[in-house]
Amino acid sequence: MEYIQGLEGLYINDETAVTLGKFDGLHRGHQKLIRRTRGFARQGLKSVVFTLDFNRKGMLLTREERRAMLEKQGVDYLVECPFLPEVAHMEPEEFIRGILAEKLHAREVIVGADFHFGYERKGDAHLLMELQKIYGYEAEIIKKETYNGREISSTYIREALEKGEMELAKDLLGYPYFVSGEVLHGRHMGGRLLFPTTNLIPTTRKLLPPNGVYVSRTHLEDGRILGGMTNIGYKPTVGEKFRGVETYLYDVDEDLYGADIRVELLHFIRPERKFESLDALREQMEKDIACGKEFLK
Ligand SMILES: Cc1cc2nc3c(=O)[nH]c(=O)nc-3n(C[C@H](O)[C@H](O)[C@H](O)COP(=O)(O)O)c2cc1C
Ligand SMILES: Nc1ncnc2c1ncn2[C@@H]1O[C@H](COP(=O)(O)OP(=O)(O)OP(=O)(O)O)[C@@H](O)[C@H]1O
Repeated sequence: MEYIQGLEGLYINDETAVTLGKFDGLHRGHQKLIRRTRGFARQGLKSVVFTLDFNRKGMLLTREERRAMLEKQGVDYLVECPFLPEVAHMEPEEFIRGILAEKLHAREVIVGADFHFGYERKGDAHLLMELQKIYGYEAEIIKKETYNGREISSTYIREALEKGEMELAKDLLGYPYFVSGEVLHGRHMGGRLLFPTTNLIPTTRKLLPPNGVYVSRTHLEDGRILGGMTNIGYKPTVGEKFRGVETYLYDVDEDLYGADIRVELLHFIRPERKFESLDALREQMEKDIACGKEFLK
């Protein structure tokens, strides 16, 4: 997969099928568009995922995570377009002509029914249909994927995660919500006094569910998948300055510092608490660990 940042160097010397949107989360609705876009490979078109990126907090996927997922799915080009004033102020037809037609050689344009673009969000699926003959592409408008009678959207998933509803988030995403990164050193108290854990410190832009303890499943680089219990938060008993994602893994006893791991958060168990002593915390962690084992069975 080739990825292109911004509009400056943007030029694709192939005929393409392009899908447009914010694409935070790559949820089941997004997947439908991407599958369709990739399907045009049969007609000799390269697939392009064109994302409009807002610099916001509460992202479901970091850039790296999204890139890795799209790469795996066999997308040919990922264009990450920051939502700058020159993009926000572009007249919709200018976007279609200048970008879709001239820079991307779009022959197919695939969007969801509610997609809006260009100055004052004046561009929509209807306009894409109207101008398709003039600019030499075919527009395909995809019906929105729903769940429980509500349209799936990044907003819906953020709401689920903010309530710790990991099962709902998984159903909307089509995969369990996860945090990924390099295992860092903690204070090394865990191994000596409590339980050994892997520590991740995600970017503050990544949305985390409420602080607390979760049943999790961790993917290691070598393909192993291990059950575990994850604590998200500031560890108030020992008092930490950053919000970490810390996992006790079942059935493993090895040094994982420096490893790249992906921790899937499956089920909320309880909120994080401040304990009066490490002994009291250890006792609670023992219960958590037993409870998680039962859940994973
Ligand atoms: C399953 C689990 C539950 C935890 N629950 C809490 C908690 O409720 N309160 C808290 O202060 N720390 C909690 N922790 C974090 C511990 O305080 C942490 O493992 C310990 O301080 C070791 O940190 P270190 O890796 O930086 O040495 C939990 C950790 C795990 C793995
Ligand atoms: N549930 C869905 N089914 C089909 N297509 C969708 C669905 N949700 C979004 N799309 C389409 O996928 C593209 C990217 O969507 P986008 O990320 O911009 O919106 P969203 O997922 O609805 O998020 P938000 O809640 O931020 O609006 C757009 O073309 C959009 O219309």
